[in-house]
Amino acid sequence: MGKSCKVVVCGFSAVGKTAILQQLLYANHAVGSEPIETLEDIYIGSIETDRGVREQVRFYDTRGLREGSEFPKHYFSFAEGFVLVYSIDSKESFKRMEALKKDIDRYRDKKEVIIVVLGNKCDLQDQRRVDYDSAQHWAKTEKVRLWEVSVADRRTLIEPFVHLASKMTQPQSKSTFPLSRKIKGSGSLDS
Ligand SMILES: Nc1nc2c(ncn2[C@@H]2O[C@H](COP(=O)(O)OP(=O)(O)OP(=O)(O)O)[C@@H](O)[C@H]2O)c(=O)[nH]1
Repeated sequence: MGKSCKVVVCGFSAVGKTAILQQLLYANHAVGSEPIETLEDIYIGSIETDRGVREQVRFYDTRGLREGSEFPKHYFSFAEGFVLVYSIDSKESFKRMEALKKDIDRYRDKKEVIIVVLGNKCDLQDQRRVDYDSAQHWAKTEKVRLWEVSVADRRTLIEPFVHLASKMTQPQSKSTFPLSRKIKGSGSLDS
């Protein structure tokens, strides 16, 4: 097992940040249960990546944003990854998520961070306020992956988190030299 990666889970209040983590890691969240306001909680997860290796991830479940509240800046400096959560039944939550993405770009200071976006509560189709295609279009222009998920269906949570863990722990190429550069008149480096 390699080093533990630090992932910050953030978004508007009551979009389901805690529920997502509890369902993903312990499969024990009952949808619709009494919401408890988070201050900050840390969850440790062990996730099998697409390379078949188990990696440890530390998830920082943050306090939900409210009207007029600001996301604490210190999270930007230590996070290696972000899970940005909105709820498909709330336009406001999508707007706050967009603003968070802008802040991450502003404060990450050229540091590479992996971002995944989750449109939660996709079981609430009849209350939908955020259009699926527009959200995916936004994600494409921002070069981030976006999934619609539901805590009521745990299977929907697996792919985004495997993607996140896989990307964050991707082995870096040891050489910074381009591998395929052709040098005129030279032979094989093997010989
Ligand atoms: N229908 C439905 N309800 C959900 C889903 N995910 C979470 N909920 C419910 O939404 C409410 C809020 O969930 P929380 O996990 O407390 O939300 P949060 O974003 O952590 O809240 P704060 O920490 O206060 O910002 C709870 O009643 C959850 O059961 C979902 O996918 N579908």
